[in-house]
Amino acid sequence: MKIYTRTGDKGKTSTYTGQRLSKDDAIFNALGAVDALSSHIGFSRVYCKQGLISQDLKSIQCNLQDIGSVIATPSSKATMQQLQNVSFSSGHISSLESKIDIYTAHLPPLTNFILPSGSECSAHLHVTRTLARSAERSVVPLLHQHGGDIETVFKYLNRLSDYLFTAARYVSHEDGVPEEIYTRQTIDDSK
Ligand SMILES: Nc1ncnc2c1ncn2[C@@H]1O[C@H](COP(=O)(O)OP(=O)(O)OP(=O)(O)O)[C@@H](O)[C@H]1O
Repeated sequence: MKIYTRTGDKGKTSTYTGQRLSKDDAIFNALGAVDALSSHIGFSRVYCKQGLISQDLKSIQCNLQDIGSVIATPSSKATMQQLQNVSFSSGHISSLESKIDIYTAHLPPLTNFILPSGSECSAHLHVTRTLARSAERSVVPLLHQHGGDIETVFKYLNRLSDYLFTAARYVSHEDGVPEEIYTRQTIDDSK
């Protein structure tokens, strides 16, 4: 089977429920944002030397695949079977929270803004964190009409940006690269 069908060439494409909608519909905007997020997680994983974080990232990519299915399945058009196929458990949120707590316990307390940087993997994780927040924003228009497990998905994406922030700090710490603290830059206006 060919990867291209040309059926999307006129600007419409399909949901999991078979509806044909414009490609600029909020559903595809959110799907695209989640795809960008997962792709950048893959990019971060390439640079990650910490086995535990690398495993987490792979498992998060699998969850994002499932999240894409929730997004592609508006409940008003879905059968019970389709909704069951794409269910997304709130247990994934608790799992992220436990990981955040474990990694935070290994880090110095946060007393200042830190600059998004650090080791190579850490810098990628900070960019990935911004994509998680972008994906989170893209789901907002779906929150009140979409149904299914979209609220769980939204909470997961919200927690995911916290996880990625913590993971960025943790890998930099483990890679031996000190955090850089924000300092207000002063300008001498008299010159
Ligand atoms: N630009 C897009 N952004 C986000 N999601 C998309 C986009 N285009 C398609 N999708 C989603 O991804 C699925 C697979 O994409 P695909 O490129 O095969 O769709 P298409 O453009 O409708 O078909 P084709 O590329 O064969 O013409 C689609 O069924 C749709 O749910």
